Amino acid sequence: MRPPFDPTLYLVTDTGLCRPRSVADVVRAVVAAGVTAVQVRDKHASRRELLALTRTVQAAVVDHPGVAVVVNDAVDVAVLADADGVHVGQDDLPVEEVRALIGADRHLGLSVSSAAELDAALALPPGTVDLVGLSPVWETPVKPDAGPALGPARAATLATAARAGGLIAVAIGGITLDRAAEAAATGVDGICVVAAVCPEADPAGAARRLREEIVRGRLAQVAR
Ligand SMILES: Cc1ncc(COP(=O)(O)OP(=O)(O)O)c(N)n1
Ligand SMILES: Cc1nc(C(=O)O)sc1CCOP(=O)(O)O
Ligand SMILES: [Mg+2]
Repeated sequence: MRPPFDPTLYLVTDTGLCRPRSVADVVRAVVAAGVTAVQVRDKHASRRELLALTRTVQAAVVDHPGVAVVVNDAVDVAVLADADGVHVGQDDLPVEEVRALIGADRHLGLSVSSAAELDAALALPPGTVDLVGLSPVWETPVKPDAGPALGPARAATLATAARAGGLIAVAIGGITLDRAAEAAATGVDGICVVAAVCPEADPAGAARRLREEIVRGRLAQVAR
């Protein structure tokens, strides 16, 4: 049985942007302030370093059992750390093979940047993928190699189709505090952020303000 996954405010960590604080210190602060899921992402870490980093993040959320810890890219690290899940992109390991490696009890996320990629995800055997990251909604310096920006209107169309097909949909890419309500109003289940939280002087305050913007965006969507 897959444990429940709350994607409302999904933090993707960036070790460099958290400095001089540790990733774990930032995560500890924000899970007490409304971050509902954490993805450990460090494109510069060795597998050994990523495993150690993941364990520090797991320890940081130990008082928040509803907060899932997901590992970016590294399926081996996710399994070794007994993480709640893994997130892969279109150029990472194929999701059907990732599912076979992680078993039925872990969460699997996949990046989706077009209707064709979403259709392929929806055509997979049920239970292969749990979540799609609609990416990037806006351009972002954190991932300069991401494809062209979808924009909120296309993200909304993809979110509707993904959710109709039983997948969790999250928006990622360029979501600042100023854009959080607009991102939430696309109808996604949650928003993912890196730079809106990691480098902030008060990451907990940033998380609280993002949660307020998510509420505002969801209300605006309902009122339409
Ligand atoms: C939730 C979520 N969505 C998309 C991504 C991007 O994944 P990917 O395309 O594999 O790029 P990298 O993050 O590996 O650089 C993500 N990490 N999380
Ligand atoms: C990890 C990641 N993946 C993306 C994609 O488009 O696939 S954008 C991204 C980073 C998002 O950082 P920020 O919230 O600071 O814009
Ligand atoms: Mg990847």
